[in-house]
Amino acid sequence: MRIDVVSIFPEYLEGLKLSLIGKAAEQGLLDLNVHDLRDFTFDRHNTVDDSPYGGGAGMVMKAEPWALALEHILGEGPRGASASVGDHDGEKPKPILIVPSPAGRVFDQRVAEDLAGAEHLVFACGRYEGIDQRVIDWAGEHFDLRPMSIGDYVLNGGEVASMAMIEAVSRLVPGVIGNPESLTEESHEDGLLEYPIYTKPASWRQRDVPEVLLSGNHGAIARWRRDRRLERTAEVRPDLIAKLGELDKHDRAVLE
Ligand SMILES: Nc1ncccc1[N+](=O)[O-]
Repeated sequence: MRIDVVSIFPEYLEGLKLSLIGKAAEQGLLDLNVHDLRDFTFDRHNTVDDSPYGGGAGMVMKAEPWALALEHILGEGPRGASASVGDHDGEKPKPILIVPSPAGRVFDQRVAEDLAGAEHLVFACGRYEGIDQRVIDWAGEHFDLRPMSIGDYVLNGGEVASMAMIEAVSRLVPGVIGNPESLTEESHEDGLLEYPIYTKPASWRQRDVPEVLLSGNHGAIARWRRDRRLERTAEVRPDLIAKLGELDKHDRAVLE
């Protein structure tokens, strides 16, 4: 998977070079590229913003630098190809352009799973009051355009949201997480929150690990874990319980 990020604060994305995502990039599982939007400005001050038409507080990101940055990314295409802008005669899917925004569709684990199958993701990190709408309209002709929100609160820009989405998506790309087993029974992977987890010592400050986990009885352990997941989900996220399919008698009893 190729991932491009455009930002006026490229150093914000340095974190992607660490840990599992960084290793995956070194191994070639992920082709991560961060671009400084100011590299696509040519005036003395590398201007990326200007005041909003119609008045109002704050500044708006100018269209041209964004179009040049996105064309540069399209022109590079999948490593080596030199497809020209809009050169999509259907043989390859358009790159997905994710525009982090509180006005976007909600990003969740289902969306992450869907995006994990993509070949090329591009993240446009807006700042200020946002990006001139004409860029978004123009981009819709060359990309599979996805305005996306990571939550109903307001950040100062799209960088943190992009980091969150890149991490959530990349870890689902085969090979990025060493043991795919660790992707099962995670919160939101199957609609339930994860079960409580313990490690040595078996007794710590008069708090003991639940007996069943020391029993070696795998059936009882699996049952205990599912019960805890149901209880925790019902307590913290009752909205997710409502979305579960038909529950069996035991599960219903746990929730009563
Ligand atoms: N919530 C947000 N606030 C600002 C920019 C992006 C955002 N988001 O959720 O992607």
